[in-house]
Amino acid sequence: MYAIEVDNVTKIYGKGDTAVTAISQASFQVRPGELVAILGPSGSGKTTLLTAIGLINEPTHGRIIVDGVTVADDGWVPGLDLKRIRREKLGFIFQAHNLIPFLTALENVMVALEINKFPSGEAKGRAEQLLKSLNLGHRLGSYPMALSGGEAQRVAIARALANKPRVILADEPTAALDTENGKNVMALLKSLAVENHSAILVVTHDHRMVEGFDRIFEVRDGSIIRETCGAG
Ligand SMILES: Nc1ncnc2c1ncn2[C@@H]1O[C@H](COP(=O)(O)OP(=O)(O)OP(=O)(O)O)[C@@H](O)[C@H]1O
Repeated sequence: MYAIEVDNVTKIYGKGDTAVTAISQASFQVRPGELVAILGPSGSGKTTLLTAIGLINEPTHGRIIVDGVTVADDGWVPGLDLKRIRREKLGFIFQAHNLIPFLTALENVMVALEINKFPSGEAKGRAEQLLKSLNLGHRLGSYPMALSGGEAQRVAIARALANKPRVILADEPTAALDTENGKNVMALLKSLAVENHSAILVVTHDHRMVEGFDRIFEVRDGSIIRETCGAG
């Protein structure tokens, strides 16, 4: 079974004269354990595609299946609890890591677990273990302001992973990082895909990072124009 199936998906913003086709008949699949890039210039539709798969941005046409659940079929499938599916199956990593500034690294990860009704006695241990596995054991009590860009991004990754999502969606996760930290984050994503058997879809226009991916989809003007295999 695929982790993500995108079948003939189109997204049109607005109506009539002002309508913008952001995605045009895109189709692809991602298997569990694969690390896949969506590469393209600004305005090509990458974020629109990612947020449609992330159940945040309703596609106009076509089908999206996430971990076996058909979530969109010419619009959201009626009767689904999208928030719950998002919480249970998806993890998000963004360029602006969106850590909560008045919570420590540990608390930022615990919040994600508690939202998912993880018993609070166990949330702390799990959050600690995750942060330690990302080499942040010495930063548990640090506030986001005191973290380097690479450290903050790893806290954000720990938070996205907290619930062991089947699918991880990342929007420009390396753009704000220097080359070395960017490479570390890519290596981390790669090992997560393999070890957790998660499907990881990364939007990027960072050509420095493409060699780490299993496959790369190039997007122009809302269409996938090419698929290549990376060296990942
Ligand atoms: N809410 C919206 N309303 C109308 N048009 C939109 C909206 N969001 C995006 N668009 C348009 O859809 C197209 C694709 O935008 P999108 O943000 O998906 O591209 P992108 O490849 O992610 O760009 P970037 O790399 O700059 O983030 C662009 O023409 C954009 O102007």
